[in-house]
Amino acid sequence: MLENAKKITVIGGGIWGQTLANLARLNHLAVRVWSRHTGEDLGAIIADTEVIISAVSIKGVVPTIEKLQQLQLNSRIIIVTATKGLEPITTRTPFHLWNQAFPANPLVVLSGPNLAKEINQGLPAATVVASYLQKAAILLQKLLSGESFRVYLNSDPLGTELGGTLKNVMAIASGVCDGLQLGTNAKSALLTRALPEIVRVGTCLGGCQETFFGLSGLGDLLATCNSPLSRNYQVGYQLALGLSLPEILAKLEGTAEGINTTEVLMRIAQEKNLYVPITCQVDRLLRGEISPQVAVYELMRRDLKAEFD
Ligand SMILES: NC(=O)c1ccc[n+]([C@@H]2O[C@H](COP(=O)([O-])OP(=O)(O)OC[C@H]3O[C@@H](n4cnc5c(N)ncnc54)[C@H](OP(=O)(O)O)[C@@H]3O)[C@@H](O)[C@H]2O)c1
Ligand SMILES: O=P(O)(O)OC[C@H](O)CO
Repeated sequence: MLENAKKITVIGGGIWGQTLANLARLNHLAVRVWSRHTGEDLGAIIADTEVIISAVSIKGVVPTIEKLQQLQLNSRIIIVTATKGLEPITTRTPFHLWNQAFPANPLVVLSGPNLAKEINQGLPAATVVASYLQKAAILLQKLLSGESFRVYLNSDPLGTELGGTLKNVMAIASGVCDGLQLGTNAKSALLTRALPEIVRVGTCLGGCQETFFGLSGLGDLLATCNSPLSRNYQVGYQLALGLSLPEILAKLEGTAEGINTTEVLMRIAQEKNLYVPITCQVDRLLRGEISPQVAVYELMRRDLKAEFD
């Protein structure tokens, strides 16, 4: 057994929480999944746990933190955050929120090109665990790695987290691109221009530039923007087909974090004076202010500029 069979608690019984729990079980680890709906006593579950993996969507992060604060968490417990979103009130990332709430606990970010349905089929995938405490990241790497899941280390938790968060906005744009059947040239241009937009925001918010060219940045951008399995991509695709956002959300399986992220990111961009042209059009589209065709027109008709500036 690995690492003396560390006991792991996954908080969040959504598809990503279940997938991470299954990966740990493949390594014969003792894993419990806690969800709001099971009625189980979280305090009893975490009493002997050594690792907590939070796989809730962004709207669950603050409630989860508050619940754990009431339980007076042991400071030896490693906390892993796997959420890809921005908290709407504070505009902070989950890493910031967890760090602020539990400064004494080792904190690890897990993020990468990880479409849960593919991982559940046993298809090969890679991810990143990032922490300022290398020892904690190495432990997570050992606990989750397997023959179909390759885990890389990174020392930039913020950049790792922001790559996974910011690409969701681009996945909506990419779904629109495919839904409108704009072709391979348009898609390549969109994804290539999406990356510097992500880097611009991500570095301003504290991520290292290099991280955005790795698995949790470019890697996740490619996965999410090219897969109909992505909920964010599905939102964009169906908007392009003429469905309204409420119609899409009524049938969507799970959370499309990019919708909230777009709104929060626009506020951050305005406050920090960041140039985010793709995000801006996604935001107007999600608000119902413009059609998908106008969003494309607006992007194409901007002032001409140098490629790198
Ligand atoms: N699906 C993927 O392929 C994938 C891959 C990598 C990362 N992620 C990220 O992981 C996160 C979860 O994704 P998912 O696909 O598992 O989403 P999901 O299937 O929609 O599940 C949402 C999860 O969030 C929890 N939650 C929502 N509101 C909450 C609240 N107010 N209080 C407490 N918990 C709350 C739910 O808890 P309950 O179980 O208690 O209902 C559920 O576990 C997202 O940030 C997503 O971007 C997803
Ligand atoms: O289904 P999505 O759009 O939340 O994407 C899932 C993962 O973030 C892909 O890495």
